[in-house]
Amino acid sequence: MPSKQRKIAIMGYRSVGKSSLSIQFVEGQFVDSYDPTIENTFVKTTRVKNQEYELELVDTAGQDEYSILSEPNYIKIHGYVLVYSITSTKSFEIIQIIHDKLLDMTGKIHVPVVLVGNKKDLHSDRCVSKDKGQALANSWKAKFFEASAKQNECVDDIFHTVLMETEDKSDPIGPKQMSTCSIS
Ligand SMILES: Nc1nc2c(ncn2[C@@H]2O[C@H](COP(=O)(O)OP(=O)(O)OP(=O)(O)O)[C@@H](O)[C@H]2O)c(=O)[nH]1
Repeated sequence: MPSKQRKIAIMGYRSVGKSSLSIQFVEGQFVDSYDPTIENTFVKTTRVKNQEYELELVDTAGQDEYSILSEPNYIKIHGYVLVYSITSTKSFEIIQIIHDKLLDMTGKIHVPVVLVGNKKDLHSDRCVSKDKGQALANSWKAKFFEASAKQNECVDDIFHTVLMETEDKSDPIGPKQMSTCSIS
């Protein structure tokens, strides 16, 4: 099968771990220092269920409630990874605003999305319950993961799942891949 080109954007509030998840997936390492992103693109070839993908991963600058999603940046994006931190209620509120803006911008009622609650390793700082994350994902009809970029928990599953979400449901790629990380 020829490889497929996919452009995925990773979005969310500042400092939730968008770059850390991207770097963990693409380079297999965790960088502990915090360096705010302007915008960065990673490229990786990856295989999901016998299908090879040329993935272009756009690591966006953190958004807040006032950010305007300018259409040219989001053109030809096949799917979105929307990230909040389980340690930040604000980031959970912002992710809902970002999702609404995406629907407005695309004019669609559903876009291929995976919702991620990152920093799962910071148990004692948790502010957003797993149930709340799951309920939000359900309301979007989206897959949900709690993940840790630091401990490399569920990171591959996030990106493999969003790639599969970009497939037409009738695509012969087959049923969705499930793993112990998959919550919905
Ligand atoms: N404990 C823990 N820390 C994390 C995790 N992911 C990211 N961090 C830390 O959180 C901080 C922010 O991470 P980034 O990956 O830069 O966050 P970002 O969302 O790309 O930030 P912006 O570019 O400002 O939007 C850094 O200090 C990371 O080391 C995680 O899973 N666990």
